[in-house]
Amino acid sequence: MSHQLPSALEHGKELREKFNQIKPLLFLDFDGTLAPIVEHHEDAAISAEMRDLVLRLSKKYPTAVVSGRGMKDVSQRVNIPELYYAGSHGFEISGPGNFLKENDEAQKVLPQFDEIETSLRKELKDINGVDFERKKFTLAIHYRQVKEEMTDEVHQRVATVLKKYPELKKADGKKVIEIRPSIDWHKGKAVEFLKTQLGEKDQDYSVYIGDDVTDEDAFKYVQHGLGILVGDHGHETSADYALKDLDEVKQFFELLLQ
Ligand SMILES: O=P(O)(O)OC[C@H]1O[C@H](O[C@H]2O[C@H](CO)[C@@H](O)[C@H](O)[C@H]2O)[C@H](O)[C@@H](O)[C@@H]1O
Repeated sequence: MSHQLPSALEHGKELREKFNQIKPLLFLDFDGTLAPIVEHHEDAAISAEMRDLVLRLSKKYPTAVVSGRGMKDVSQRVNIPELYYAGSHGFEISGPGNFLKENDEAQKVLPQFDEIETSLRKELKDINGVDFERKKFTLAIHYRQVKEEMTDEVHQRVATVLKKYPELKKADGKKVIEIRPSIDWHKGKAVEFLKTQLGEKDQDYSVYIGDDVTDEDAFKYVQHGLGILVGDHGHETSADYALKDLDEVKQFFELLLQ
């Protein structure tokens, strides 16, 4: 849990000195890290101030945004063309110079996504507030607007439908169930891949900042580096430091830029 972790802000000056020497690669999650969590996923937005900080940081450290959102969606929301973007939890990656890498294995299960989306829409249509968000390689079933007493029912119905699709699996996030390919690929593997894209050959010291359970996959992959958890997702964490909220994220970025 994040309250057991040292504050990245309190240790900010020493981290800045370290980063100034090492020049880490910087990996940033989007929702809950760069943009506040809001009631409707379509309304999530990065502030001008946060965007400017990310832009300035990216001139100091090679930077990528790693998100559960679709790649195009997240790149348009951040709108800094010079960055790398890993979308759909890392299944699709874009970068400068028209760089594009999509997971070949995941391509094969795209028809199953169409099928399961149709089934789930049917199964869940009588539960008010369920909202679907289709990304190329993942399908989010949002239940933030669903009455608390109905959320178990949403989980159960999704689990029942999912049994018919062994090629697909689910992961939980903040008031969202994410259907994804049953492939050993996640944000951590995307970070690993991006290290070679972003880094000078012998640089793989990485800093990953994220807020959700799916960011834990990435925290595990920055063993040579450090993970910073924003807020609390209610589970054990492999992060090394914590920041309380987006305001602290901003303060931390400002400190790194001094
Ligand atoms: O990896 P991330 O960039 O953090 O994306 C994770 C999911 O974020 C979005 O959903 C979350 O944020 C929404 C807007 O604040 C909120 O309404 C929702 O409850 C959260 O789960 C996004 O919509 C998903 O596609 C991402 O996978």
